[in-house]
Amino acid sequence: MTERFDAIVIGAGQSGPFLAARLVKEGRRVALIEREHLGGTCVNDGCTPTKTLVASARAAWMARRAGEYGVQVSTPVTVDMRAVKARKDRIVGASVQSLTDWLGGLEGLEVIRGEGRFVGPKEIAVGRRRLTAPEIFINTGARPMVPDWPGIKSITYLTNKQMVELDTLPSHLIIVGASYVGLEFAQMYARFGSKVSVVDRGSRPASKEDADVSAAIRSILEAEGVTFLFDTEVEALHRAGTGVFVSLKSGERRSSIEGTHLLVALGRIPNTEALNLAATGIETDERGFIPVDDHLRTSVEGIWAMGDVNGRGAFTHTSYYEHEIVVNNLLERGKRSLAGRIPTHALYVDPPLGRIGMSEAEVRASGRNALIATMPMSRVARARERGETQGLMKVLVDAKDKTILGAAILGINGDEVVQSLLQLMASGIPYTKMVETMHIHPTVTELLPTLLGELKPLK
Ligand SMILES: Cc1cc2nc3c(=O)[nH]c(=O)nc-3n(C[C@H](O)[C@H](O)[C@H](O)COP(=O)(O)OP(=O)(O)OC[C@H]3O[C@@H](n4cnc5c(N)ncnc54)[C@H](O)[C@@H]3O)c2cc1C
Ligand SMILES: NC(=O)c1ccc[n+]([C@@H]2O[C@H](COP(=O)([O-])OP(=O)(O)OC[C@H]3O[C@@H](n4cnc5c(N)ncnc54)[C@H](O)[C@@H]3O)[C@@H](O)[C@H]2O)c1
Repeated sequence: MTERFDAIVIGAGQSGPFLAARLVKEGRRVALIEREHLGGTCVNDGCTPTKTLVASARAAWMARRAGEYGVQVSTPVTVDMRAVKARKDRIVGASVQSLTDWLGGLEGLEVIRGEGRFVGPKEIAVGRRRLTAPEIFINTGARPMVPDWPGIKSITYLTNKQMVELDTLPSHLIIVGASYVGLEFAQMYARFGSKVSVVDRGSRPASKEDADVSAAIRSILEAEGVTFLFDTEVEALHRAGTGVFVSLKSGERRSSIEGTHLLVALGRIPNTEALNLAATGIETDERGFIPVDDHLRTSVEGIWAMGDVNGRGAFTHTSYYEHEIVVNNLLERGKRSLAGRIPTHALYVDPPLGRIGMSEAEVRASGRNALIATMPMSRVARARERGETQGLMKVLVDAKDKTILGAAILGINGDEVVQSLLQLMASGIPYTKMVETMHIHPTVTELLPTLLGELKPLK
């Protein structure tokens, strides 16, 4: 027998649970289907565990540098990886538990454990159960992409999922992919005490960022002992004892590298295959993402897709924001849409990179008449006082109406500081207002008016 609900949410990632909670608050009867862990990638093997581990790695790094601050710590500083993992497990466990308790206590919501699969236009199978609802919301996220390299099946490799479960220190960690996942783990494990080598087929780390930002990230990580091999691809993998031997190709040049562990960090693919979307008439794009309009509606009426699975964003905040758009459109008769969303993200190397709006390369490509200013973090008093002067700040503004077009802050608290520029940008307030505003000393933000005071035409 098919069970009727008012709404069905497939996947308990970073938008599904919040949407489900809002729907039951409106009196609807909702089924939330999850095949693995509540909270999805972010809570279980993404943001929460990695940022917890980044914090442990920073503690190790600061302990080693303690002498620079006149503080004596007995050396050598050692890291207890079991204790590091136990701390991570406690923090992740508490988040999952609070989500479980919260969802479990919502009247009108049934959390169903299992894999959801369409068996008809509005009918979903979970194990033996059959469910139907007039409104269905897909929030099934994405998973690591692992290429079919020759020899991959003969070795043991890690993705972010297994990396956050390690409780031993790799003596040589090889990472393929020098972007978000690869860079955060690279610095973290270098700080824990591993030898770290990073391979990427591109020519610089975080290649979607401007070249000067990439160069600064590279020098921060290299100064901590990370080795980069750019313009290099994996040709084959072989088992070497308990470790891995990687054959590499760089143009015509062949080389190899041997390590104890291999992390594959090459981007993510959407979780759409198991959904059997053909049964409902939704066609995915060539990369497997579910196309949606600016209101998160799929091509089938009454079915929405939010989060990484729609290919419109790949962050927790983009997924969460999308549930807000759906709530606004569906329950509040609002007009919020993806069209007005300002791109924002952070990269949690230490110091972090905070980014909003357009990069310099994007502004140049747009042909806009713009102004630009950059400043090394060494000019920021707060950074000098803290002994952390790596990085730079960059801002771009529209030459005509003086509004902010984009900014990058790679430096202490860059992920937080950049968001004061985000507020100006979202409000359409000219940068001159910030220049005229008194800020608190000594902070990183107090240097933003100085930075903005140094704007020059973008040539
Ligand atoms: C290592 C790492 C670190 C990250 N750090 C950050 C960060 O610091 N900040 C940030 O903003 N983003 C970060 N991200 C990205 C962030 O984790 C994702 O963008 C975010 O989790 C996307 O959430 P989502 O809502 O799309 O779904 P997900 O969180 O991926 O959840 C989808 C859920 O759907 C379930 N599911 C899938 N298919 C089915 C099915 N057929 N039936 C039932 N259930 C199903 C899955 O089990 C999963 O629980 C990180 C990612 C990684 C990998
Ligand atoms: N701080 C954060 O918010 C955060 C942290 C981690 C992950 N994430 C999310 O996770 C997603 C995935 O991140 P990611 O770092 O895995 O992927 P990515 O898509 O950002 O980068 C993939 C990297 O792998 C390289 N590459 C691809 N194929 C290759 C090959 N065959 N050989 C060598 N190099 C190759 C690319 O040049 C690129 O540098 C991101 O889109 C991001 O949204 C976010």
